[in-house]
Amino acid sequence: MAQLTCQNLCVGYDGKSVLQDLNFEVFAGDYLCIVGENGSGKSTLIKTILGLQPPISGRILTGDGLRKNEIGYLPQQTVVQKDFPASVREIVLSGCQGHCGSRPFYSKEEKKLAADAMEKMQITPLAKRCYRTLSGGQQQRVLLSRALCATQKMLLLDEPVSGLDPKVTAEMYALIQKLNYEDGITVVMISHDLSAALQYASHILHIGDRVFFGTKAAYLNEFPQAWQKGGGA
Ligand SMILES: Nc1ncnc2c1ncn2[C@@H]1O[C@H](COP(=O)(O)OP(=O)(O)OP(=O)(O)O)[C@@H](O)[C@H]1O
Repeated sequence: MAQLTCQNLCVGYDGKSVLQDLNFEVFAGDYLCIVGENGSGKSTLIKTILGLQPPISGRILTGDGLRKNEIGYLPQQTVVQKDFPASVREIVLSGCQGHCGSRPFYSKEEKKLAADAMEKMQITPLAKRCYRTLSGGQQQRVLLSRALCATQKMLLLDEPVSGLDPKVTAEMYALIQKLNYEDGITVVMISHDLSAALQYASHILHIGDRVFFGTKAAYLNEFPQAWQKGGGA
């Protein structure tokens, strides 16, 4: 059974659709990359899956033990977020808010969850630092730790490497791959980087004038030119 199923899904704003008739399934352990032109609706799709906005029509189902509040989300960074005046630890802990409800403090278990997530992302020494004083790569690790507090099952990542230099980008991809391989966390990632998508993903959802969903091999079969575009061998 799939963890996430989108059936005849149509997403958009104020009743006007941006993307129509999407059908795809994500299974435990998959690494799905969502690729497509600027403005094609990738972020809108992710926000709709997370329930941050309603679908225009169609259905989004979760299964295989995944509940909607167990999806970790790393949003696209905004200038405001970059300047957020809080400590690393506070930001990571805020990822636990999905399970602490209206309780105004964090439990021992939640503090442990945050400590483990920081350890995994190798940012434990930064715990007391102010978020806005960190480099772009360090900030992304903090946000990934925060997303990890919300889930052990599925991460939705909206362009997690945007604005990072090549070395830091490679490190970020390696961390995400490790979460997928070693911890079995399902990854759904929006990416502008087709070459990385083709390197790491198990499945591709290509949105735009033509929609494609399938395995990476099927994608390369259908769009053989993608390999060249992506810089592959
Ligand atoms: N809050 C909003 N209200 C109305 N229209 C919006 C809103 N946010 C985005 N749009 C429009 O929806 C369309 C899809 O935007 P979206 O951000 O989902 O695309 P994207 O594929 O993620 O783009 P990018 O690759 O540039 O991040 C665009 O035409 C955009 O102008």
